[in-house]
Amino acid sequence: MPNEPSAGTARPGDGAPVVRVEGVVRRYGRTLALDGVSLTIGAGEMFALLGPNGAGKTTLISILCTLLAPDGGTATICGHDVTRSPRKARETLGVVFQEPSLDGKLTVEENLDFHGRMYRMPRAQRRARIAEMLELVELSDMRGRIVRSLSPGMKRRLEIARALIHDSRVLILDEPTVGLDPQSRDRIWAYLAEARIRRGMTIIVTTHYIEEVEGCDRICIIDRGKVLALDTPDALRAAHGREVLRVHATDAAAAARLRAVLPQAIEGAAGEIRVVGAERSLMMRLLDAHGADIRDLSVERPTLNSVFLSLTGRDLRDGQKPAPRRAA
Ligand SMILES: Nc1ncnc2c1ncn2[C@@H]1O[C@H](COP(=O)(O)OP(=O)(O)OP(=O)(O)O)[C@@H](O)[C@H]1O
Repeated sequence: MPNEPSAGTARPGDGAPVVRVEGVVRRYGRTLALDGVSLTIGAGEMFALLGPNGAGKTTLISILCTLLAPDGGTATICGHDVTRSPRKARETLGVVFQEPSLDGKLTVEENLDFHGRMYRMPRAQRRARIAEMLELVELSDMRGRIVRSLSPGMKRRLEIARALIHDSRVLILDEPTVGLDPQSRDRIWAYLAEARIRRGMTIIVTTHYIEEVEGCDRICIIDRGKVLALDTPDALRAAHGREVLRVHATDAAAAARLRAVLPQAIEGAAGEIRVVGAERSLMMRLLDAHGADIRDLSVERPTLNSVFLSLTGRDLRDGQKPAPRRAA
C-alpha cells in the first residue's frame, strides 16, 4: 500500500488537500502509462514526483494540467475536476513544461504581458506582477531583451516567472532543471523556495535528479505507472533505505566468479554488481576471498537512491537516456 503518512503526527501535506488524484489510469495504445495512481497534495507543500524516464511523470502532470484526459479515475485541483471543469482548474495553475514554450521573437516583458492578457488580468495588475516576478527570477535588467537571445537558464527562469504572473495557487514544473548547469539548477530551486514563501504556493516538481528532491516536503516515487512510496525524505530513508554494496570486477571472468558467490546480486549499469542491504562483513569476506577479482568496491549508506533501488531493483540513473554518441 503506497504509504501516506501515518495518522497522529503533523506532517507536510496534512493541510487541506489542494490536489487529489484518485485511481487515475492512462493508456497509450497498449502502454499502461498510469496504473491506478492515487495521491493527495496539501496546501503549501513542495512535492516531488521522482522516477526514471518513462515512469509516467509527464503523463500525470499532463492530466493535472488538463492537457490529457484520464482513461479512469479522477483528479481535482483546488476542488475543480480537471475533466469536468478544466478551465477553472487551469486558472489555479501555473505550469512550466519540459519543452520551452516561450515566443522567441518577443521580448521578455512581452512574453509575460501576453500571458497576463490571456488570463484577463487588468493592465495595472499585469505591470505590477511582471515587475515583481522579474525581480524574483533576477531578470529585471533583461525585460527588453528578445527572448531567443537569452541563455537556457534565463529562459527557464522566465518560464517560471510567466507561470507566476496570474493568480496561480499551484505551480507545476516538469523537469525544470533538466539540461541546466549546476549553478542554474541551484538558482531555480532557490526561486521556487522563494515563490512558495511569498505566495504560499503548492509546488509540484517532476525530476529524475535524486539529489534535488532532498529539500522537498514529500517525495512520491513512481515507476512503471505506479506509486511505489510517498513520504518525507527522512521517512523514506528510514523505511526503505538500505546499504548498497557496489562492485566492479577486473574483467568478465572475474565478474562471473563474483556473481557465483553473490546469488542475491543485481546487475547494474556498466557491469556493476550490486547487493542491496549488504552487511559490512560481506564486503570484508569478498575482499579476503576475491580481492584479485575486484577492481572497485564501495558501500553506499542509505540514500534516496538506495531507497529507489530497494523499491524497484533499479538505480534511478540506470533509467536515464544514454548520452549522445560522439562521432568517430
Ligand atoms: N504520446 C505517447 N504515445 C505513446 N506512448 C507514450 C506517449 N507518451 C508517453 N508514452 C509512454 O508512456 C509511458 C510514460 O511516459 P511519461 O512520458 O509519462 O514518463 P516520464 O516519467 O515523464 O518520463 P520522462 O522523464 O522521459 O519524461 C512511457 O512508457 C512512454 O513511452
